[in-house]
Amino acid sequence: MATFTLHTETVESWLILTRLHIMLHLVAVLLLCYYRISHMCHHTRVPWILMTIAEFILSVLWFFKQAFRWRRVSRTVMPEKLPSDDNLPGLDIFVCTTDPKKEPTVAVMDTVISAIAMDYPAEKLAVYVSDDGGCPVSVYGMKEACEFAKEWVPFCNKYGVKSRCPKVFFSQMEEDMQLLPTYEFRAEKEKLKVKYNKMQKNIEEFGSDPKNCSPVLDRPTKIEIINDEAEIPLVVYVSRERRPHVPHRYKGGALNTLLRVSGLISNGPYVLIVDCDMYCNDPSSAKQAMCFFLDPITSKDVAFVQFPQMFHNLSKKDIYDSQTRFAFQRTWQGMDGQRGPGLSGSGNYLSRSALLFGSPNQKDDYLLNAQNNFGKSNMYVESLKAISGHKTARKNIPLDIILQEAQAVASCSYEINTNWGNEVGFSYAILLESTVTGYFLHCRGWRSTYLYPRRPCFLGCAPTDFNEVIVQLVKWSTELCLLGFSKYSPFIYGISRIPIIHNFTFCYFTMVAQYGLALLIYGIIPQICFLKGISVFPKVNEPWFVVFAIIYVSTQIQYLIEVLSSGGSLERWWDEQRIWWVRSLVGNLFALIEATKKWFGFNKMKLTLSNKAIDEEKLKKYKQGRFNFEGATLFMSPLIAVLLVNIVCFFGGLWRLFIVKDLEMMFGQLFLLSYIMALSYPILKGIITMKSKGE
Ligand SMILES: O=c1ccn([C@@H]2O[C@H](COP(=O)(O)OP(=O)(O)O[C@H]3O[C@H](CO)[C@@H](O)[C@H](O)[C@H]3O)[C@@H](O)[C@H]2O)c(=O)[nH]1
Ligand SMILES: [Mn+2]
Repeated sequence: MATFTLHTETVESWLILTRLHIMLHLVAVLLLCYYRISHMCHHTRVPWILMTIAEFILSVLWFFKQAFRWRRVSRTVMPEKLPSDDNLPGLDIFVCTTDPKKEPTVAVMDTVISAIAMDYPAEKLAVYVSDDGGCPVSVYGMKEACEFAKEWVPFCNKYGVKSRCPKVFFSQMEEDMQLLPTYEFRAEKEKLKVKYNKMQKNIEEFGSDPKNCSPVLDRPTKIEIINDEAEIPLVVYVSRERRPHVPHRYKGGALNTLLRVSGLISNGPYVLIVDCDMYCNDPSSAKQAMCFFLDPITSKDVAFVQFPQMFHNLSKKDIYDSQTRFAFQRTWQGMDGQRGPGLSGSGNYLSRSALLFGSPNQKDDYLLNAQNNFGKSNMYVESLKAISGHKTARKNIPLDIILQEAQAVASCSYEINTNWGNEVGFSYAILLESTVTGYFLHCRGWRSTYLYPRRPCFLGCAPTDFNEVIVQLVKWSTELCLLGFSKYSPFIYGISRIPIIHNFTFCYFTMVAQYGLALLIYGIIPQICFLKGISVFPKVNEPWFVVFAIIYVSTQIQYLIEVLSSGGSLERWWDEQRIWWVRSLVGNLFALIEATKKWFGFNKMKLTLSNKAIDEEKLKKYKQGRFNFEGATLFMSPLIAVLLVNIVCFFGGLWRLFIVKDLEMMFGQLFLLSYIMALSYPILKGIITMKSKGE
């Protein structure tokens, strides 16, 4: 354990065992590759070559994945040792929203209110909402939200409320710890609840008019200060200019605009980014994050502090693994043991200077060439000097002049001939702005840290049907695959800039899409060969069989230990394998197709927005743990094909086996087929009920 002034770092205690396991497994994997190549000519060519390709891909992926296990750390913080409130730095919170139909304004306002109510000095805090839809309902909602917050924040402070997202507070049964259920408290709570309901009703009513809630795709900039009274933080609405013929760069573009607009207005040295569905569930997260930014040792090169993305709408069974347990428990902690986790887009505190000034000691070079890097606004460049430490006390510029300048920096032509999206701000290299920006920050020598406190700090909305799950996965996997084949690939660009093991983690991300190909081969070839009596695995009594057995058993046991040690159950272990297999096959296969299309320019670069509106019908099925394939016909096709091949070959092959009696030759395949059949049983059930209902 390493102790710093404001935080501690603990390395996983099983480190030696883990590394030993990696080494042993590696030997088995190498033997397997050797076996495939050395036995090439004894066997039927085509299936053997295909199996070799599949296993090679899986082996390489396995190899890079071990980087996440190499040195896993966890951290704790000591916020009580932070300087007093007067000495804390400014913090700007960015909330992004786009489309009220997929992102209901009422829910977005819950997020906004929870951000306003952050436990941080109000005069140091500012909340910015970027509205990429430019919808009147968002402005209206924010005004209502601010009115409510003016009573809500004092109430939370007075009683030390922890759940500062009003929706959560009013729906849970007084379990909010340490609250005194006094008469006064109850009365105030009831009064606020009435106000809250009224606010929701008003917003819904206003939004029911289609002209108030339809995104406008051709519009001028609109920036409005919604609150500047001192009792709650500054609240600003920003809808950047949008023109149909100018690329708007999705969330990355929105964040860069916010960086500039907020730079002119409040210019906090740190920013927090939350998606519009990710409300702040623990008001102390800002102070927790400051423990890294203000620590005398780590403050020098920490670019961001990432919190896990967790979700409020998960069911116990979570059949789609929407919580992405592996990513947020293992992956990020593993990267944290190297130079830090990737940026996951929401629930992350970033240092403004890290985003703007290249590497940890490059500030001055960037400012020398300010206009080329940051654009023509002199007022904005002045604000940068304040951030970089060249403190020029801000002259008292009248608010209307500032807002006028803010209009200019939010226009869609402002970034032309500048370094925005390139070396400055959030990157536009791929549409997955978060991951790629985090990657570039690491390339430039910054670190990041991961904090996984017991109480989730941010809670969002996870997809709850098959279609949504796959859409999201395809979106991520496609973009990562494109990064892998670009000039910024970790194999060529990252390799000379990021320490080797850390770089392996990025290699893994950009290669995930290849799972699609490997699993497709594994889902079809051994099956057809089983039917035809061609063996693709060693005989069960041959020594080589042991290699395969070891790899399978070792993987399963390691996985089981991981699930159990992170609080999961045996059932979870089994369920996760199923959805891992399905997601990896379907999502990545489509990602490969999509990436190829984008690579050759057949497909427009576009990004689908995840749905956050709750559909009761879908939610019900999800809560019952029933697969819901509605609207996913296209995505289902490879899955159904593989399952059909499996079933036909399983029974046909058994029949053949019964006649020919070559079990020792076919054992490996029989096992694989049975395993897939057992694993996919609930999916078959889902498909059959869907068909029988004629859906
Ligand atoms: O043109 C756009 C599109 C999206 N967004 C906002 O970006 C956020 C994330 O979009 P969403 O479709 O919900 O993405 P998810 O797939 O749920 O999000 C994951 O993946 C994104 C990368 O594409 C990250 O930015 C997110 O933080 C991460 O949670 C939302 O608040 C959107 O309103 C914009 O502001 N402008
Ligand atoms: Mn989301």
